[in-house]
Amino acid sequence: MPRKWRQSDFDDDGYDDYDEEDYYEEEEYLEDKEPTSTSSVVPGQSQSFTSTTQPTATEVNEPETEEGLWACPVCTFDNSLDSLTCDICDTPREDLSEKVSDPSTSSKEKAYVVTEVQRVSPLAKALFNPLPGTKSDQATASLRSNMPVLYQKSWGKVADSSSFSSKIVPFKFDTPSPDEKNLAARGLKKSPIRVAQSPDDILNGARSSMAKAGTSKSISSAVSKLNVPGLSQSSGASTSESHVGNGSSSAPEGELADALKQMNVGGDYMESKSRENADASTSTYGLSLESYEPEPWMLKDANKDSRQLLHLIVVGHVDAGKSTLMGRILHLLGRVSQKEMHKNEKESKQQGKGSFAYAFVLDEGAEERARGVTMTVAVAHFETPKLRVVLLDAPGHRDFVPNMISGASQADAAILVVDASIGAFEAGLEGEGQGRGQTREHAQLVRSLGVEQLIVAVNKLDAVDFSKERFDFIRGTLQPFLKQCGFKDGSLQWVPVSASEGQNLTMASTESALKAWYNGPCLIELVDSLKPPPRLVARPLRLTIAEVMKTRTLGPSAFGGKLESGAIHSGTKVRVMPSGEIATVKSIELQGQQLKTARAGEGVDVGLNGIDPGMLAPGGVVCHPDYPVPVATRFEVQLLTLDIRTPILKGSQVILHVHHARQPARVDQLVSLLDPKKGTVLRQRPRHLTANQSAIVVIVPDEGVCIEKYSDFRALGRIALREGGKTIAVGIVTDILERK
Ligand SMILES: Nc1nc2c(ncn2[C@@H]2O[C@H](COP(=O)(O)OP(=O)(O)OP(=O)(O)O)[C@@H](O)[C@H]2O)c(=O)[nH]1
Repeated sequence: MPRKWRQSDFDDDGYDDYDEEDYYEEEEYLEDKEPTSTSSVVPGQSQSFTSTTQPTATEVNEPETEEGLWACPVCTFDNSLDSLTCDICDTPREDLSEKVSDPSTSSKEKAYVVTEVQRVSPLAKALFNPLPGTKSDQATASLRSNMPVLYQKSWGKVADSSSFSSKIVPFKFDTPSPDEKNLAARGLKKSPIRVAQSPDDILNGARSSMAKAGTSKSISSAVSKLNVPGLSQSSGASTSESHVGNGSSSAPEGELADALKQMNVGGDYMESKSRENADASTSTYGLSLESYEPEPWMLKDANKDSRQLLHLIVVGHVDAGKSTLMGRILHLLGRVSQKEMHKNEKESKQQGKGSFAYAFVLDEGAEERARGVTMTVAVAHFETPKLRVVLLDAPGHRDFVPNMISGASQADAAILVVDASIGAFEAGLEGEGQGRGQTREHAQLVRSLGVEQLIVAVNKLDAVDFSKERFDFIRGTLQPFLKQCGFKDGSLQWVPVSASEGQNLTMASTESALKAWYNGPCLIELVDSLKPPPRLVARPLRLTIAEVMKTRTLGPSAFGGKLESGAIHSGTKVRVMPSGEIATVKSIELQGQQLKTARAGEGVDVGLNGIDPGMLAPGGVVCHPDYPVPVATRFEVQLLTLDIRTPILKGSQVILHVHHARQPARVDQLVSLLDPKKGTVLRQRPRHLTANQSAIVVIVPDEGVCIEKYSDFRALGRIALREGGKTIAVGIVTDILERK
């Protein structure tokens, strides 16, 4: 049976703790320079950028500048003479000056040159316009004019060009989710976890247990004899490639991923900073990762189960049929009993939602069933010939994106469910209303969070008469966007299905209209072909806490989470971060079954002895006592900003998402702006970041957060920043600058 993650909220104080001075410093700077007339700006109206007092030619042409600079007539920023457009608002320089210096242009005309809307970039609008851009603005209009006539067939007009674009334009995130709105409204809470031990305590503990162990050489030779793939040449965990099992760990590709993978860029700043921090990261807090040697019990029988573990997340637009699809598969695979299915059918009928009977297999919560909407991540298990699959059914509704991020951060592969019915696919890409653009948001988020393999299940084909044209149209439209997100062709697979009719799920379709043109693998065969990731068994323990629980068998201090690396067995001593408390593993359960040992890749429930339950919270990480995860209070990330309308400034307040941790944080420093393709530094200390830019920034979370450099532990080094219920940037941790 599936299980739900119960995720906790923030506490209440602390949201306003940050020093707001810096934040306003930048804003005030902009305000000072802002044209006096901005309050009357209405996007899309050509004269609206001007005030009732029109600027004079002198105002336009002769702003005070330092020598060798040109002042932007729109935002007044002093640009270097190399810049053809304004660094702040992209307003072009050449055309403007040509026209303004043209003797035939009257001074009144000169004044208007700078106020023409086509000269005002979207960024300038975002900066100076208090209202968000509307669909009627010129940029949107010109995009729409390029849209193709969409697929039409006997069932009528499919979609008109006003609701959908086949061009890939930056995707949009939606309005604030209730969780984040509520957090902001009531102020964010501090983490319930207290830091109970100082770094010195941790270090002393580490030294004494290393002294007691004294077994590194013998372990090393034991490892080499075990002939575990990826370990034989390795001296323990000296590199991040030490692993058990197979699978790809290839670097990401594509525009987004290219930007993300440029990890060691940033020029001199990065190099000098890395040198500064090198000693601190290895000598002051626990032992260096390089010194780690796995213990023999961790590796013994590590490859016993021939079926490899794979965490598979199911994502997609709200109501695309994710839960129905997965409920149906679980039923077809015998994971849901007939009795249970009858119960679901009865209950869904009673609630007037007969079509949700299969979705009820995964949507177990009363509110989820009443609303017919998945709210939390449901976890279920099934097996294929090659894989043991941990299925994570993510919510599609924009309000629950934070839960989806939490699920995606532990996924190895994803199924993107797309609703093929008329208008629904289009809405998932760029629609209006509730779930607008969730297909885009989910695809981009899962890729950014490290998922490289994707199956696109084109669902509800029954609603379009199993039309090949519709399937091809959806594939042709979505594929370029997915590639742009960083999915490689070879890691993308497509399958036509109907969840409600059970077509092409666990066996080839019996539907003649589908059989006529599709004879490829069914969905489960595609799942079986996915490559499981390397299992980092030979690395120090990292067990992320996804939810805290209390059960009769596990006791009062228990939690569910995923072993990202290392292994545990009952009786093992562990250190719970960020508190630093030492505890002993009391018992381990996998799907309610007791286990003696659990290894990297497993999602397990664990009961601990010797620790107060208050020391456990989602976002915490259970570690090897001598190799604790850093608790960062200041760290550097390489970011890629998404389709943001409000620039990110030094001091911007955001919500930081990293594995299961969510907490308020501040953008403390904008270090450099990078070329998103090459990763080279375009500019040091930019004043702000706008849409689709790559940058190095420094983040200060309100509380210490358990985080790793991406180069050390990928799963703990990927972050997303959200603000006002929208994801504004994704990135990877490039350095930890300060830690508790
Ligand atoms: N015609 C048709 N309807 C389907 C199919 N799959 C799902 N549905 C219907 O679509 C509606 C939504 O299904 P769900 O499974 O709850 O969708 P979901 O994507 O899990 O929804 P959220 O998790 O809330 O985003 C239900 O009424 C389903 O019966 C299908 O293959 N064909």
